[in-house]
Amino acid sequence: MTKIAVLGAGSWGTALANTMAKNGQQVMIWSHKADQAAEINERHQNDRYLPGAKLEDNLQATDQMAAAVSGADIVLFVVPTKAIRQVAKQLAAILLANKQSVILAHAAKGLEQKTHLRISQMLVEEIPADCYSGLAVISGPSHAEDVVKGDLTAISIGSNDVRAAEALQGALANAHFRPYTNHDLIGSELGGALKNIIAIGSGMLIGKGYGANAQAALLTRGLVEIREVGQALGAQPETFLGLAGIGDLIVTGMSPNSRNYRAGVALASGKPLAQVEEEMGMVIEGVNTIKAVVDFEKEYDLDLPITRTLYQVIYEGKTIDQGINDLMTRPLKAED
Ligand SMILES: NC(=O)C1=CN([C@@H]2O[C@H](COP(=O)(O)OP(=O)(O)OC[C@H]3O[C@@H](n4cnc5c(N)ncnc54)[C@H](OP(=O)(O)O)[C@@H]3O)[C@@H](O)[C@H]2O)C=CC1
Ligand SMILES: O=C(CO)COP(=O)(O)O
Repeated sequence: MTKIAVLGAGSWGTALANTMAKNGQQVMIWSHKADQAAEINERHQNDRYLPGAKLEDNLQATDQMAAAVSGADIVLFVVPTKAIRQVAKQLAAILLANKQSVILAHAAKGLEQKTHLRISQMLVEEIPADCYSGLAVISGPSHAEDVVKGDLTAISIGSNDVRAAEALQGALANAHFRPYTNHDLIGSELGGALKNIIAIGSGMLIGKGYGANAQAALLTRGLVEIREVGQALGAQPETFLGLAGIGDLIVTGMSPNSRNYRAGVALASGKPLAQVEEEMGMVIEGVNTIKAVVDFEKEYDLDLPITRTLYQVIYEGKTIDQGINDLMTRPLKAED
């Protein structure tokens, strides 16, 4: 049996923790809210984030990070990107005090606002090297709401460390949930983070009444932009043809369970971004990640027309209709 600490009790942290508990692993999920930890322990539910879901009886929760981490083999971060660095600092202090070394993993999909760093880069900066052996990212098409219901799901685990990836794979795998490992940590992280931007655009198209042709065009040309950015940042291009790339782009760009897609639909209805975020009540990572990616476009001399246009729509007052027209009437070119 593997002992796993899951840091973050939102929708995805709870769904992943519940999957591993169902598999018979010893799982303790850390919430920074005592009442939420009590709700998971006593009523076996997390109504704010996964309404209606019955969680496993053996899934334990605590609001004390040290209690969750004590004796853990794997520590899995599942807080929003903006909270990663702060939570990593807390974890580092605990691991140092315990003289403990763990496998580090995360399942978040974003880039740090100020530095544009990937999540694993923040973890490496904050957690001393002798406090962990191996670092892995969980990526791929997987909405918490579907995973917790037992819908069939395949994900990818990217890591440079086979032992870390396989430990996580073994803890998560069951007949409904199939994790694959890969060696491209950078590509797995970027695939997960960048598809959120395109998913917002996909929601906008549907919100504006366009159909499957438009969506397919956006997702396909969006994948080209994801690959461009990924290659510039050191990812392996073939990763974007896998679960962490096109797989996640399909589900996030088409499922009404996606927060990013739903944000796009809501923006298309004319709601301001602040209202959309408030009403979502869960993190919409793409609205932050897009700021880093428009900077990458300049920094690496890339051409990212979809990302650029979405940024103008979300932050600079361009209308969606104008944005669509701009994209459709650009100078004609070869498909590359
Ligand atoms: N939801 C999904 O299906 C999937 C999500 N992801 C990724 O997982 C990450 C987490 O997303 P998700 O679970 O959806 O997010 P949610 O918004 O559902 O939940 C976030 C959780 O993190 C907690 N949190 C926020 N800040 C802190 C902090 N500083 N310290 C401790 N806890 C904190 C929140 O607490 P509070 O209630 O107090 O706000 C909440 O419990 C994101 O990067 C997302 O892209 C990846 C794949 C699937
Ligand atoms: O990454 C996800 C699915 O794989 C979750 O996407 P959303 O945050 O848009 O719900």
